[in-house]
Amino acid sequence: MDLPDEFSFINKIKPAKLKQSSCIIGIGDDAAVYRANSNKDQVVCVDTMCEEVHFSRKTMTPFDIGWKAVAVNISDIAAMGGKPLYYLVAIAVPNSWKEEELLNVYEGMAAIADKYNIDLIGGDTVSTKGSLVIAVTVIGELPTGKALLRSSAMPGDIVFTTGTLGNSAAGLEILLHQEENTYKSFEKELIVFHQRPVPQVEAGLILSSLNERVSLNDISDGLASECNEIAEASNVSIEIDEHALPISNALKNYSLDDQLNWVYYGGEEYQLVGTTSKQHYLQIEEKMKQANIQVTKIGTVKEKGEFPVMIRKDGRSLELKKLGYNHFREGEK
Ligand SMILES: Nc1ncnc2c1ncn2[C@@H]1O[C@H](COP(=O)(O)OP(=O)(O)OP(=O)(O)O)[C@@H](O)[C@H]1O
Ligand SMILES: Cc1ncc(C[n+]2csc(CCOP(=O)(O)O)c2C)c(N)n1
Ligand SMILES: [Mg+2]
Ligand SMILES: [Mg+2]
Ligand SMILES: [Mg+2]
Repeated sequence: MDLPDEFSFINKIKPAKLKQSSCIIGIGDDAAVYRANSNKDQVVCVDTMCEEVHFSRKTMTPFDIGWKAVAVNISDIAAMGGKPLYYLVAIAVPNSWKEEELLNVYEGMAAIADKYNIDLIGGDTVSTKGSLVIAVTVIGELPTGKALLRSSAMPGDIVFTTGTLGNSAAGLEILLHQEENTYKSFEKELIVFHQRPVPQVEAGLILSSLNERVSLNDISDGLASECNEIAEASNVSIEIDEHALPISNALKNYSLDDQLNWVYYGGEEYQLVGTTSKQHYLQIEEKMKQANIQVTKIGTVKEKGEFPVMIRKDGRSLELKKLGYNHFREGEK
């Protein structure tokens, strides 16, 4: 592979100008938004999962694979503040997969689709000489002009995140390196975060319903990568307060180094990270509390400085590099 990372590849293929005036946001955010009529904007995304890259027979059951393939896309709709409505599934099947296993994949999809009230409306099925590939497209909507963009952060904003962080990467580590019959109960908890992520639709809808400026991203590639994307898109710097990061009790069984490594660079969390003004954050805290959703202040937005993202710890500031999962570099580690 002669590409440094997928982000520079995406930049190269991004059209300089869009032809359709109904497109509000194209390439460059969690999902695309276009205006189909005058009171709703449509929000659309597609993410792909590949065997041996996103899952293996060891890490996920067929049901988990289906659940997660839909969950990660619902998560991108949530990261725009949208409500998911429909999904389409394109699947490339190698002959090593049995029909019963594929039906289990679709049962996993149907289970999460039922939870969020979304309908399967189409897709595509082909054979492949490689391994299993599933690409899910989700279509959603939000009130006109209310999409929550990565580019909306401003100096003085509070940086917040939903839920607790680092759990999925810890779960993956356990799945890859431990025998199933040795799992302790906290290890089983972490594994569930990896196999059955829960997209933060309700949190996204609360954030888009409040009529205030919010920048938002979902955490697929790790906090470091997602904060760097917000900082770059908004032309600001972000400072994360390391002592404020929300860590689950299950994750606290590991060394602080492991915890932080997973939080910053692990990814596959599908929690939301965003920024908003101090005043509006108080309102968000209140609404999230009423909805029983954990939200934590983890930092502040600054004028653009030397680094896009910094970590503040023990009175010092350090750069938080845009490291994390890189599709074109993983084999080299
Ligand atoms: N091959 C491609 N062709 C056209 N647009 C693309 C392609 N790959 C990504 N994009 C666009 O680039 C932007 C960033 O995509 P990316 O996949 O990094 O976001 P994400 O879905 O939030 O992250 P992740 O895939 O890690 O969950 C989005 O607007 C996406 O639609
Ligand atoms: C078997 C196995 N090995 C490694 C990983 C880790 N992994 C794969 S893709 C990805 C980033 C998110 O993907 P994307 O950027 O496509 O949304 C991560 C952290 C895994 N899940 N399963
Ligand atoms: Mg995203
Ligand atoms: Mg994507
Ligand atoms: Mg995504």
